[in-house]
Amino acid sequence: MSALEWRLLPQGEVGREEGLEGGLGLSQFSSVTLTCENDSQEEASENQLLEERLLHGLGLSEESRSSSVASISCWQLGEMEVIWILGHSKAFGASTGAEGSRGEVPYLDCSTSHWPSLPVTIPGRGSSDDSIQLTDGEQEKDNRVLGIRQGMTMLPGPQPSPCSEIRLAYYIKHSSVRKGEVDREPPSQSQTLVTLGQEERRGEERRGDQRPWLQSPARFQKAQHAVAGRTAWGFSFGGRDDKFIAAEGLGWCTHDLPQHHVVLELKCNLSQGSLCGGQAGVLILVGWRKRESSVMPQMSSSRFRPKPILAGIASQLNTKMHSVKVGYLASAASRALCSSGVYCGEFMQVSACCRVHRSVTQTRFCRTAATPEETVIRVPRYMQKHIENVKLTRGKNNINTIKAGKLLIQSKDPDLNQSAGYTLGKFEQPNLCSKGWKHNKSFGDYFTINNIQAVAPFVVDDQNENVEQKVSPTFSNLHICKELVEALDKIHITHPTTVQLQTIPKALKGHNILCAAETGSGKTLSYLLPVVHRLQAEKKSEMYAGSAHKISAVVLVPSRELAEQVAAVCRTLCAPLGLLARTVGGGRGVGHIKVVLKKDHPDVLVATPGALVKALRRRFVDLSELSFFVVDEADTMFDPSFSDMLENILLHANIASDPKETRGPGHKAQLLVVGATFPGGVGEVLSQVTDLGNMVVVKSKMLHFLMPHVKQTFLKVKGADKILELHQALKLLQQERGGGAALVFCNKSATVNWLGYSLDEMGVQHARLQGEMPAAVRSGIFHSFQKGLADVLICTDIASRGLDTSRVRLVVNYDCPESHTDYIHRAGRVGRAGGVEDGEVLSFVTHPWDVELVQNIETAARRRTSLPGMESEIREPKPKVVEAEEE
Ligand SMILES: Nc1ncnc2c1ncn2[C@@H]1O[C@H](COP(=O)(O)OP(=O)(O)OP(=O)(O)O)[C@@H](O)[C@H]1O
Repeated sequence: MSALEWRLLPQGEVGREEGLEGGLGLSQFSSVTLTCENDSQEEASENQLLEERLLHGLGLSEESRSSSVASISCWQLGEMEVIWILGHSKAFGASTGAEGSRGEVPYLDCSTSHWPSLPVTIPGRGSSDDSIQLTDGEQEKDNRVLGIRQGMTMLPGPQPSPCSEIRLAYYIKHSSVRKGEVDREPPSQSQTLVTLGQEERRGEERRGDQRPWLQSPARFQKAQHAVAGRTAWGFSFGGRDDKFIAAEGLGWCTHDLPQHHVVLELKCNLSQGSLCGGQAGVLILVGWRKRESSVMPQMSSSRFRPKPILAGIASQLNTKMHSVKVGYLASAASRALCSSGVYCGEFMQVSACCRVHRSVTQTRFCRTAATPEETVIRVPRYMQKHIENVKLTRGKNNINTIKAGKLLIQSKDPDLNQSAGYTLGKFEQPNLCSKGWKHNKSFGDYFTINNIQAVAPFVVDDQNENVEQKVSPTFSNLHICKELVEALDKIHITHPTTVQLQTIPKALKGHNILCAAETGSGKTLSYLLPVVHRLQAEKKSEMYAGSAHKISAVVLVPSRELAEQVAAVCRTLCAPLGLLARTVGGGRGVGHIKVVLKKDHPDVLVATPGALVKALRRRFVDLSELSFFVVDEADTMFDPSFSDMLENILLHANIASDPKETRGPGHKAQLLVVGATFPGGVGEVLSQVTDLGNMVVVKSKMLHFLMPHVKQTFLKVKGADKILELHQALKLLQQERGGGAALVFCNKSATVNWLGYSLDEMGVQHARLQGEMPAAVRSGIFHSFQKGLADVLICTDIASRGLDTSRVRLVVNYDCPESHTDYIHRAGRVGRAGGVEDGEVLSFVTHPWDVELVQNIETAARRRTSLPGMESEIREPKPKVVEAEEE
């Protein structure tokens, strides 16, 4: 038996011989192992008995054990033993104070028989002179020390050694632990809060009278006996009925308890090497508490990672872990210890090198060999499986994703690159560059999704086509009237894009259409061309002469900038045919709406929902004889902020259910719904006004995919550095990439303003556009940007939908977009049909909550799939779906 004796005394049993024996002095165990194999009946009952004795020795009642002790570890440090109890606070007396709760409070008495005669200096913040000096002002510290004082009482036994100082340190794991972040830092010296020196211990002695059991003569005798005339020293934890006393006893700052995981570490640093031949005892308690939690919380590996602490303490104490004991029902703790692949491996290293007996779930305490040499390591079967799995997974992750040729993903860490020629297997887990981006240490990291195609997928690429086989179709092939074809020629649009090829013929036939295609793929022309073509045909027909003053087509768009833009395209098409296109938007008053509708009598009205609702209320407009009803930017229009108005407007129009109803006298309006993202709720609204089953869906194959022809970079950057990065990117664009326009997206109007002022100071010329601007200021800003009067536009998402930005070469997400949809629309401002070809998107990632979106984008890029959560099927009833590439 070692000269060092650890005794675990059940409180209230102090001094009783059987209590001591029942307390199972840990030195009896050179190691303890727990097995999960099926033992014989006798062994099982013996183990049961041993376990009960140990629990008894810990002062834990049978009932409380499941919710209290999670694990107990015992290490050998030279001749010093370290016990570590990892447990729920209840183990330390944080019960409600009901009767008998004291019985649950463990009373730990560690007595040393050979305290060193030389100082065991535990450096506090510097030297041993750094004993705590409390001042009234140090409220926070005072609270903590108070907790320690209350919880810790020195045994009034023989004079403690002048050397025995104990440093109490505790540190609080903040949100990083709660969020499953790994704390890689070992407990740091700087977190030391107090050093209990001689003075404090004397103070504690005087407080001993608050703890009657400490005054037990038998107790003193026992302590004296234990130290055999040498210095004795001990301490106890917990012990008051107060709800928080146990926490205080652990040195926990009670006002921190509600929010934080708290770890207390009580350690003895023997760095001065003065222990030669001597022994000292150190108790380390590690606790974890959660407010109002009366049962052992799920200590899942993601929430609590004891291993780094274990390793940290072990390395600081320069010790070996001697044995590990895990409480009977502490499966949660063992899960935390063992189930995490990452930590388990390291944990095992620590333990394996010390020949530690591992212990896991189904535990029964049993005696094992008396010396470490004779110990047997038993690895439970499930642990073996786990290790094999980890090995397997590790092997898998080492798959080489880099092949010759162009890179799809280019990362700061070249190991994470992925070639354009490499395709991830269905069950293969991608190694994400953004994996650790929730951690602060990742600032400065970046990756790029390269453009692997030169041409946008929606452009019908005639260069690669074999001339003999196929000639690119023209608009004439689509039976568009020659005036329109000529008008398009004038603006250098000769060949239809894929979506136009698909949509125009169906629209000409009178079908109601849902058209979903990538941003910038030319959706505007895909609905305007058939509309204008048919209007001119109707106008020629004498049949509709009576309805000359009625609006024939309404195009609904979500913003007045977009209304202006669509109206401008529409005017270009209408002009040669003598048709009139006008626009009404918010912010210009009812008078303006009245003038437009009552005096101008447009054939095509491009309107925002707000303006049109006003016009309908005042009866400035009649939609009953409409021929076309177009809803552009469907996802925004069916958004709750617009959907009520949209529903209201749709009910004023007679929407056809069948192509036949769109022609002849008493015809109904053909419905065209267009968007780059298709919301799930479209069907519900539409089914109220038309037969969804008869609607034709034109859906691009690349819908909701990242654009393969646009380079997209993600940069993890601190909030304070974003402006510098932006400045750098703009400079690069102007100086090295030959200039061009840039769009800078912020999430809030206030950020737009702030950023504007900051760029002003930096001498960067720019324009600003955000929804909170007065209408008068706002009007024309986007148009002037399109015209090239400003090269930089700082804006909110108001400019992300539909606006044509053909001259934009750089999109900067100054604030990370809040959804995949927003990202698609923002990024869609570059790489547009007929626009500049080398568009780029740069996204700043600052907050942990941005990271998930980035990881989804990266995963989609690596897997070459669409972005997750963008399902947009119209559910009931199912319309006919036509894949854009099929025909
Ligand atoms: N067939 C074509 N050939 C060349 N350029 C075209 C063609 N059709 C449209 N464009 C041009 O492509 C650009 C984008 O068109 P448009 O604004 O209609 O795209 P969109 O699909 O509506 O985009 P968003 O989803 O962002 O609203 C415009 O500048 C337009 O002039």
